[in-house]
Amino acid sequence: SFHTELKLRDTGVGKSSIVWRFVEDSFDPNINPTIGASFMTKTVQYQNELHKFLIWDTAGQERLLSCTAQSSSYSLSVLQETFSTLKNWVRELRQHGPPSIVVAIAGNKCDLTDVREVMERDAKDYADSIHAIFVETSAKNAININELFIEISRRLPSTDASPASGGKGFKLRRQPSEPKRSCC
Ligand SMILES: Nc1nc2c(ncn2[C@@H]2O[C@H](COP(=O)(O)OP(=O)(O)OP(=O)(O)O)[C@@H](O)[C@H]2O)c(=O)[nH]1
Repeated sequence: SFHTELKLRDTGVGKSSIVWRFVEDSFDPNINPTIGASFMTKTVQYQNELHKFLIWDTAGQERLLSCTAQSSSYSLSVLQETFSTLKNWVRELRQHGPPSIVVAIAGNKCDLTDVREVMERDAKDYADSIHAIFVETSAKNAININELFIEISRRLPSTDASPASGGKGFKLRRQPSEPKRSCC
């Protein structure tokens, strides 16, 4: 098994609710706005591997991206943004993030069908074009929340496929000998 670090960038469109639903299996319509960052963990079994997600639910700090890039070889970001700003964020992530980063886009609030702003086809086409996972979710109705994280697990390289780790898992943290940077 190995740890998988996710940082969820905030734009006030239901990210905390997704995390809450995933970690606690509950939905709170009066969830408080994220101030700073909250940290949660959840372990997911995918086939015969356990993936422990270390989830940082942040309040949209601009330094997040550089932190993601520095802190791990296989760190992930689940992004949830308005579709128009998502593209800029993904471009930056591809440029500065780890080369093998897994990107997942959650189109949340899919229960609110009558106020839909982005057509599923458009979002899916865009996600395919950047090789990202795309799922429409509803934190409220528990639609596709676990599936989102399972899909991320599925895309992670198998631990057996890592010659450097000897099959014992990936090292996600910098070695102590490397200089520390003040980040996050
Ligand atoms: N109908 C519906 N409402 C949702 C859904 N997900 C979140 N919400 C509501 O949307 C609002 C914002 O949700 P949050 O999870 O706090 O959003 P956030 O992006 O984490 O925002 P901050 O924590 O304030 O940064 C809350 O009132 C939620 O109850 C959903 O899938 N469906």
